[in-house]
Amino acid sequence: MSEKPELVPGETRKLEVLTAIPKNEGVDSAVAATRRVISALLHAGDRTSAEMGAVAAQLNAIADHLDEHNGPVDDRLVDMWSGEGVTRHDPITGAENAIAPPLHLAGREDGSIGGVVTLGLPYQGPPGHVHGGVSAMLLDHVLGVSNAWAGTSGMTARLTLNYHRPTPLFQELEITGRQMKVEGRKIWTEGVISVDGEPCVSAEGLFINKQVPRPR
Ligand SMILES: CCCCCCCCCCCCCC(=O)SCCNC(=O)CCNC(=O)[C@H](O)C(C)(C)COP(=O)(O)OP(=O)(O)OC[C@H]1O[C@@H](n2cnc3c(N)ncnc32)[C@H](O)[C@@H]1OP(=O)(O)O
Repeated sequence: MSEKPELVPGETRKLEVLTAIPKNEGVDSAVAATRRVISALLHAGDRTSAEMGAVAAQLNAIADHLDEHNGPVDDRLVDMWSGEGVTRHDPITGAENAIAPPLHLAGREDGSIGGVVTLGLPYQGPPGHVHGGVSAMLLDHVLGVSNAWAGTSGMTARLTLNYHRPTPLFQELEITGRQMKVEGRKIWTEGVISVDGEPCVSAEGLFINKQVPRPR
């Protein structure tokens, strides 16, 4: 993670992309295809006319092929953390992670960050709406990236969520975050998920300035 000096009052910073930009090739393109598969399977259920035995056989053949060609997971972990700056593997923004929606985030001149994302069936909780735990996951990450953008990062110690109204699937969600205060090792950060300018979920996080060492 690249550390940036803290903003001083009145200082502004240029807009900057804070998340991995997906490539239309390699593992990124396979991951994008996998996201389609995950959504299509949820869409299928028992109502589909597709032959699921054949689908399962094809998917298992793909998994076998990948397992045969992959190296040790310990090496992969080192590889994941060898770069500086944005991550490519996390479950929220990662271009290499099929679980990630993915959310793309940009740092803003005023010190906040934000991005938009539309969530489909894999993220459903209440009927037609986003699972509360998914909202918490998105906001925890956005608060974490807000801290990186502000220049002082840490581990989540406490995350407080307020669910104001159900968060809809299939509609564009705006997610924003901002570091509010740093005192010693304590960092306070806030974020919100909104639809059409109306807050659905807001979060307040306490982070402690401590890092887990990278694998080497
Ligand atoms: C540029 C863009 C780059 C982007 C890069 C990608 C970004 C990725 C973003 C990813 C984002 C995702 C992020 C993730 O997913 S982080 C993963 C989820 N979080 C964790 O796993 C954290 C687990 N917990 C710990 O490791 C420790 O407990 C921590 C590190 C939090 C503190 O243990 P440590 O031993 O270090 O601290 P301490 O005990 O001396 O306490 C220090 C002070 O803190 C106060 N305190 C502690 N806990 C709490 C609490 N719960 N409520 C209120 N207060 C609390 C405590 O009273 C004390 O205060 P005081 O007595 O001094 O006043």
